[in-house]
Amino acid sequence: MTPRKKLQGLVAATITPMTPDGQINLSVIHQYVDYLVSEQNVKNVFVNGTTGEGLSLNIQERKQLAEEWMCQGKDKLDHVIVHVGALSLPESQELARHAAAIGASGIAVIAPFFFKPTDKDELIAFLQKVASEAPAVPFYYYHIPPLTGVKIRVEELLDGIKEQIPTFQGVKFSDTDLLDLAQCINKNETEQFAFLYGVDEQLLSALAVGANGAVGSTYNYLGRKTNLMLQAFAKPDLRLARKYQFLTGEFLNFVIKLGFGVAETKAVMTFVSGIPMGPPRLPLVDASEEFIVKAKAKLESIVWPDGD
Ligand SMILES: CC(=O)N[C@@H]([C@@H](O)[C@H](O)[C@H](O)CO)[C@@H](O)CC(=O)C(=O)O
Repeated sequence: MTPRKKLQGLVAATITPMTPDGQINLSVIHQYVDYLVSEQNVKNVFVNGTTGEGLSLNIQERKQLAEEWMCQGKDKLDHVIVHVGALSLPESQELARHAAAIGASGIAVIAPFFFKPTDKDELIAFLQKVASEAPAVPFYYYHIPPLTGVKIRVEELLDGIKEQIPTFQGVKFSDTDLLDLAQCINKNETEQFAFLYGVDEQLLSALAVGANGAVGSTYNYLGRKTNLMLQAFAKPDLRLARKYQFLTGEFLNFVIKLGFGVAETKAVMTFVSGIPMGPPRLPLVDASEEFIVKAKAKLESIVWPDGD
C-alpha cells in the first residue's frame, strides 16, 4: 500500500462476501482486490461500511475482514479505510485500535443510531473517544442520515473539529443535502479535508461544488465508467461527464424502482464480476430472480460513450 497519499477519486464501498450458509467468505477477497484494480481501476476501499453490512457483523468478523483486505491489498491498493463505528463505544474503540494495529490508512465512524446524539457536542464527544484510540490514523466522519436518523449538519460539526479531533481528515458524505456539503467545502478551504460523496447517482453535482471523490457501492462494478466521468469533469468536458452520470443514473433509477439495497448490490456484483458475493445477512434477504434478470438486461442494454 502506498501510504498517506491524499484520499481522492473513487473508493469502493466493499461488499462482504458470504458463503451460502451465511459465514463471511474471506477466500474471495484476493480475487476481489484484483478485480477492482484491474477491471474497475479502483484502488481505494472502504471496508465494513453499509454495503459491507458492517453493523450486522460481529467484532471478530469485522477484524478478520479488515485484516484480509489489508493483507490482500498490500502493494495493490492505495487506501484501505476501515469503518469502525458501532453502537457500543468500547466496541468502536476496540475496532479503532485494531485498525491502527494492522496499518489501515484511515478509520471512519458513523453516528450511533439507537441512542442518538442530540447535538453536535454529543456527537463529537463520541467520535473523539474513538479517534483518540488510533492517534496516528486519519479519521473520517461517516455521515449517512437516511440510515442513522442523525441529521446534525456537517457544516456545524466541522466548526473547530480539528481542535478536538487532531486526526480529523474528512467526511464521507452520504446525503442529498448538497447545500450542507457546499458549505462544508466553502468554509474549510484552508484545511486539507477530504470530502467524499456517497450518493452515486448524483456524484457529478457533488463534484461541481468541490467534492474530492466518492465512496459508494456502484464503484464495485461501475468504477471504470465513473472514473471516465471524473476524467471528463476534470478536463473539463461537462457534456461527456453528464452523459456518464445520466447513464449510471438510468441504471440506478431503474433498479431503485425495483427495490435496491445491499442484497441487490451483492447480486449485481456477482453477475458483473463473476465473484460469488453470496447472500446478505438477515434481516436482509436475497435479491429475487426477477430482479437479477431485469437488472442484468438493463445494464447490458446501456451503450456507454466509450463504446462498451
Ligand atoms: C444508502 C447506501 O447504501 N448508499 C451507498 C451508495 O453507494 C448507494 O448504494 C448508491 O448511491 C445507490 O443508491 C453508499 O453511500 C454506502 C457506502 O458508501 C457504504 O457502504 O459505506
